[in-house]
Amino acid sequence: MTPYSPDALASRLKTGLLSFPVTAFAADLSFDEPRYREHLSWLSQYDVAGLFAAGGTGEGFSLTPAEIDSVVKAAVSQVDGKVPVLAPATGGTATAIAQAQAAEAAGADGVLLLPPYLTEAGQRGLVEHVSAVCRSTNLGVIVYSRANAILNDVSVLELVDRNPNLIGFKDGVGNIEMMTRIYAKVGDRLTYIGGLPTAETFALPLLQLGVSTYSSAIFNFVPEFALGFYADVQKQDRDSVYRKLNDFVLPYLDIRDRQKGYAVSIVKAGLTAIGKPAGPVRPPLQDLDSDELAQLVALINKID
Ligand SMILES: O=C([O-])C(=O)C[C@H](O)[C@@H](O)C(=O)[O-]
Repeated sequence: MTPYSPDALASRLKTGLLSFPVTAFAADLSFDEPRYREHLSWLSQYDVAGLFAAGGTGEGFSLTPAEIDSVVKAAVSQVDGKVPVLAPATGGTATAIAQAQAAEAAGADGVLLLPPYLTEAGQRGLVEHVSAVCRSTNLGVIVYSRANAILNDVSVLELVDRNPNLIGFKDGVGNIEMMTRIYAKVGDRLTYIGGLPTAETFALPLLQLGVSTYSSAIFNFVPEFALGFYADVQKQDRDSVYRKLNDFVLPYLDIRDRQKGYAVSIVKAGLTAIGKPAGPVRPPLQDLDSDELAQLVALINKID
């Protein structure tokens, strides 16, 4: 059982960078648990505020519920209480509830509620979906506003009133007016997490909007750079942030933007580049080609 009440988890997550590890796959695309654990063990020397297993970067959308359960259990056991572990809940309401309950049974400390797959939805339906998942678990829940599940300020206010264990809002949209409206209405009742692809890109401006931390996909393969960047953002050291954006993050986006889905594929490529491969991505994603990988290697070597 988690030692974190929803409130304690919310406070803890604000204290540092958030890790979203990739899920390692073998050549036949099965879950490679030993490699996954090895990666988590390597990352455990670096200080983060929370670890989100099988999130977007962890290709949670390509895993079966049984595989998600295995990944979450592996993370909980490998991390061994050093940082809170959050598990995903995805899909339709019944599936998301089953996953939230499985997360609690697996010893996770919180739930990241990702958008339902495929269908579009209105605000009333989204409020009922999020509320049903919150009611189904004692764990703290963070809702990921993105894709087909973008919440507006009125919905977020209703959600916090109805659901004491809704502790966080992860923004995957980057709409300045909407973030301002949400923070103006809800303030510090929620922990706000920047969750746009390659979240470093937006970290400094979003800090001004109440988004105090973010999910770092690049932490997977350049953890020291990612932590240094986070520290610069917290200090609001604009010179250093913009130097690092120019040196690494923006050229990285140039490679990432060559194909849809590369925001995840390039993270696995980054692990290959540093000699700690986590295997291929699963379809519907595709891996970087050899030229793109070579460019990524050269870019990483520049910051080493
Ligand atoms: O679920 C996820 O993996 C994400 O939310 C997004 C990434 O970690 C994103 O913030 C990034 O690419 O830095």
